[in-house]
Amino acid sequence: MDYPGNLFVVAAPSGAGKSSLVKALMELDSAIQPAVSHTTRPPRGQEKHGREYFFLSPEEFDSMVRRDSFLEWAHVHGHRYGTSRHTIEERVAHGADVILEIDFQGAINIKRIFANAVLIFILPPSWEELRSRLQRRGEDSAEVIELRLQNAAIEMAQAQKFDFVIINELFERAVFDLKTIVHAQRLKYSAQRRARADTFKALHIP
Ligand SMILES: Nc1nc2c(ncn2[C@@H]2O[C@H](COP(=O)(O)OP(=O)(O)O)[C@@H](O)[C@H]2O)c(=O)[nH]1
Ligand SMILES: Nc1ncnc2c1ncn2[C@@H]1O[C@H](COP(=O)(O)OP(=O)(O)O)[C@@H](O)[C@H]1O
Repeated sequence: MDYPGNLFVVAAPSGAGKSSLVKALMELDSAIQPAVSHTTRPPRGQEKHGREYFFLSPEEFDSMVRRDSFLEWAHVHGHRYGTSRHTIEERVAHGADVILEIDFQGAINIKRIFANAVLIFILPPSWEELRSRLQRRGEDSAEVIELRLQNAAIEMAQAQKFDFVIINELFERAVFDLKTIVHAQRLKYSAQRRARADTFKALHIP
């Protein structure tokens, strides 16, 4: 599907720092809009319905699946998460740059629909650091942390399918890398659009 805006998809194992990085990017770049996903996971301490996620009951999620309201959805860490069609299609059609924080399965599905989407994978500097970030975040039980670490091995094996990989060791450095990818993509697409417009003009195609 072709569209006027840019679509960025960020995936990472739990605790690698993707939410912190995306938040920092949005503070620096007001032109980029987040896509808020739907989930059956219960909210964490400070999370608000409609801000981090739309928190749904399993029945509400089922109903959205039946109505074909999701562009993609997946089972992740024992819960369901999905990107609504409405959120993405409307924004990209209006030329907005949208950033999605979703798991690797969702990222690969989005790339099938939007071939120009830029897939970015965030890696932690080490296993020890990943574990200690999950522990320091203090939002998940020891059991949930173990499950997320087990899944991290499967998730990290997918990094090679992504367009870019950022190692989030020094936070400021990783934000800079993310910002650079976003800017480079914008330049590339505006140059391509200009070249296409010039070609059409030269060929007298309206
Ligand atoms: N496929 C898919 N994955 C999602 C979506 N929203 C969130 N996720 C992923 O679900 C996983 C768990 O998210 P969350 O429970 O917020 O934990 P966190 O990764 O530790 O912040 C992460 O890999 C998210 O990127 C979505 O709409 N679709
Ligand atoms: N580069 C970094 N160095 C140290 N701590 C970090 C770094 N990036 C993120 N963190 C911390 O690690 C924890 C997990 O980050 P978070 O953004 O919630 O990860 P994710 O969204 O990938 O699950 C948070 O407490 C966050 O403040």
